[in-house]
Amino acid sequence: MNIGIIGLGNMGQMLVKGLCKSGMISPRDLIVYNRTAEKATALRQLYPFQVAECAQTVCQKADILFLCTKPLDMLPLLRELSLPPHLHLVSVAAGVSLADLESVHSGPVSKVIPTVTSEENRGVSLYMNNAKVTPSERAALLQLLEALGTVEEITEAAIETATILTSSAPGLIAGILEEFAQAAVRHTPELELDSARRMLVETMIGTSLLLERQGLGFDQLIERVATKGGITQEGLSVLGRTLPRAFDDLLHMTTEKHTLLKQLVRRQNDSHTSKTPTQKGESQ
Ligand SMILES: NC(=O)C1=CN([C@@H]2O[C@H](COP(=O)(O)OP(=O)(O)OC[C@H]3O[C@@H](n4cnc5c(N)ncnc54)[C@H](OP(=O)(O)O)[C@@H]3O)[C@@H](O)[C@H]2O)C=CC1
Ligand SMILES: O=C(O)[C@@H]1CCC=N1
Repeated sequence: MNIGIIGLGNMGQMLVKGLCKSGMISPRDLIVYNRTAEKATALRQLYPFQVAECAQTVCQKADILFLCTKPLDMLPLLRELSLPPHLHLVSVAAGVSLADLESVHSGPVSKVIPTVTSEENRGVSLYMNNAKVTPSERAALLQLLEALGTVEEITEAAIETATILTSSAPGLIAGILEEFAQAAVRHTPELELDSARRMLVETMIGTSLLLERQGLGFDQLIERVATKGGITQEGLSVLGRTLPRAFDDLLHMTTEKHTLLKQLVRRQNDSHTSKTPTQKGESQ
């Protein structure tokens, strides 16, 4: 199977590395195109995939196409391309719905929200398919996503919040840890910032291993650490007072951003369909 990738930024590169590292595919199964050719040339030194001379070549040669451009680059690019009707189109863009994708491709369409952690073959990929995706196309997509980590089928109604928990979360967790480290050195200037960061990284990895290998729930882990009447309990009660508001705000603001992005994508679609054929020709 030829796996096409258009766009070799964070997500396109993650797909190349995650899929190749998993051993599920050979780099030669990948056909890749990026607007800036140097990115593909550099990554090809490590993973000798096929490099296409243009996006259209990827569409012609691929059985499944992962489109990894930014949300607002996606529909304009798709409209420039001639997609073979059988091509399984997979978008990774936040804010681009199955309906948006169906407006440019009459064949099988899936939406996947991957995560940067899949570069290490861990993390959650969210996905949904349209009605044109056959059982064998679904199975082929799942096999690829399972090579990248855990897979969750999701609805349009849940995908935005789930995106924050799976796909934004690596960045958010890094942001939380940075704030934690900065607060530690504000509080105790004798502690060096890099040392505080190292302590937190190692502690986060150890915490993840306890949760995973021992199957501990968050509440069980808390019980093991927070001695009754002890120090951690004080910290937890501060979190209980301050974090619900912070996370409510975070989810509110990220939902607003999703809504704005969806409006902009829809507006791109509306302005395209309202143009006369002559105007369309002029704008190309
Ligand atoms: N980053 C993340 O963790 C996640 C991102 N996503 C989604 O993934 C998508 C990509 O994000 P990310 O990888 O971070 O973005 P990047 O900006 O890192 O990558 C986008 C890539 O698309 C390329 N590109 C743009 N236009 C074209 C074109 N016409 N033809 C070929 N290549 C093109 C760019 O090329 P050039 O090198 O020339 O700039 C760039 O390499 C977004 O839609 C985002 O919503 C989803 C989940 C997680
Ligand atoms: O921040 C973003 O827009 C992308 C989508 C989810 C994770 N990164």
